[in-house]
Amino acid sequence: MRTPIIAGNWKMNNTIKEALELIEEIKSYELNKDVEAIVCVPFTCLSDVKKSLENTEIKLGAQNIHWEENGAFTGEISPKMLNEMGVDYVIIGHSERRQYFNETDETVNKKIKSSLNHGLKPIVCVGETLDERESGIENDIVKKQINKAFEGIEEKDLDNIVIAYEPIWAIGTGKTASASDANNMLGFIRETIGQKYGEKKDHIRIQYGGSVKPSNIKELMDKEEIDGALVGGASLVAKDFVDLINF
Ligand SMILES: O=C[C@H](O)COP(=O)(O)O
Repeated sequence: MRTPIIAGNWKMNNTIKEALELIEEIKSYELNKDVEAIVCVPFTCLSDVKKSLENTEIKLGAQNIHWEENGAFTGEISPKMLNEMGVDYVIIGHSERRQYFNETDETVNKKIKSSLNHGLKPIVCVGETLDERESGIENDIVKKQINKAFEGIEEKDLDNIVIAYEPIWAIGTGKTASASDANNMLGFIRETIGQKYGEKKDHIRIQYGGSVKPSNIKELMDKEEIDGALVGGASLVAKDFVDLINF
């Protein structure tokens, strides 16, 4: 039995003041304790949000990481620094990082290993572009991303890794993959994991991401392979985020 997992990715939104207001509003609602809820906030908000989440079950996430512990990497944040701030999860390889900041399958792999070595749980993002889907090569693309991401990752680490499948054409566009398309791709990802790790594939949690909203969460979560959602826009509205957690 895999625990459902709903993660909000705030992206580059919310000042500290706005972040604290949003968290306070989320905390004013009753949340389903059987669902793991995470807020992945900008680096600048981590410390304040951490304090505000005390005495709640909501976990804290970051949106990126560098793989080195320290050094001459201007503008970067290390796993040691995130660990010190009490961060639980870190998003790795989000398509926006791959598209705008030269994130590659190689750096994704390094970041996953480094996160795990520092007690941080990676949320590993994969997904194809619209062109790739229309060319019918989405499975090849996602398989390559998965295989590269998991190079050198040990079976014992699978329980601490989450995969998020986000078709790039569905992010922030209002277009969602149909629940059955998403389910099929997540099943394919699980099979790909199974080729390397055997039955352990049934342990890893896989989320769908891309225009997830209160109106479509139930249909997605009803699917066998979908263990949760990585949510952008709807996670910025307290009631919507709560409705997703309480699907
Ligand atoms: O990380 C979240 C995804 O990019 C989805 O964003 P969205 O829910 O705004 O489409």
